[in-house]
Amino acid sequence: MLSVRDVKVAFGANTVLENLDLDVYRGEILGFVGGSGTGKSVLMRAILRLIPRQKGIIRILGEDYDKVGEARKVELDSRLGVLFQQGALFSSLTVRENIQVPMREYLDLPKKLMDELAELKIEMVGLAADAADKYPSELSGGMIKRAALARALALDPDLVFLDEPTSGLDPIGAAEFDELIAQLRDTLGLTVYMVTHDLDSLFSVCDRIAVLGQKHVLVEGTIDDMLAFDDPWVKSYFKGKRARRIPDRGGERDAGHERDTAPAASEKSEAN
Ligand SMILES: Nc1ncnc2c1ncn2[C@@H]1O[C@H](COP(=O)(O)OP(=O)(O)OP(=O)(O)O)[C@@H](O)[C@H]1O
Repeated sequence: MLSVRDVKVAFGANTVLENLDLDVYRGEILGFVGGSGTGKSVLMRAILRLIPRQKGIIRILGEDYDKVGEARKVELDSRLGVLFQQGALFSSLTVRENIQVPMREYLDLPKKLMDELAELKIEMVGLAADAADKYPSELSGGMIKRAALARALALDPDLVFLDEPTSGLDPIGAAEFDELIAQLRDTLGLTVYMVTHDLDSLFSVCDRIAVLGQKHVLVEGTIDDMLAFDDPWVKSYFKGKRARRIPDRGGERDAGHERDTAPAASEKSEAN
């Protein structure tokens, strides 16, 4: 669904990304992580052509944007959904009108149909029907995220980009949002590219993870690949104290670590 090859993005003398490769496969939820300021948002914006890149090839849905005509670009754009950090809803529009923004931009539909579609999306993301006529200022943080997700899903995209979708949510709200993403992936066949700092999301819903560091993707793979990867940042992120509290994946494994004096076989090979 997405292939990034040898990408470089720089702002003047400040090179943020270089020699960066990344793949996202159909139907997966890819979690994209990295330290603060490493360039996660920059990459997402470069993929979406909101900022220019100096080098590299980006293929979305199998096509190289640099080689397709304007009409095809618009068509491809309409198959992408984006949820920016903080939701980025238009404050002067109701939830219904916000969801209809992409419909107005890309489709030419009668108002009644757009209303029905907006209502469907509102239901799909688990908002009450009366949220349709509310303004963003009348919504809680969790409701804003759901409304923004409904807008990202407005055109039934194949690939959705989520920039820190659970930031600012309490743990219960974040877990519910994760479940919703997984449910939508299963029912709609969505492919999800999710920038996140949320270890719970990474352990619970992401099929694969990519780690950004030193200007490129350091490692791409499953949680087990992350736990086995020999890099100080990756180790402290996935095996640190916070990761250990997460049950049933790295958590239990590492809880074992602390109790046992003899390392397990996998740990021995890591130490070697
Ligand atoms: N428009 C811009 N002009 C100049 N520099 C920029 C611009 N956008 C981002 N940067 C720089 O690129 C670097 C990466 O920023 P980015 O926002 O992608 O980090 P991030 O990994 O998303 O961080 P966080 O996890 O804290 O959100 C930073 O040094 C930032 O100052």
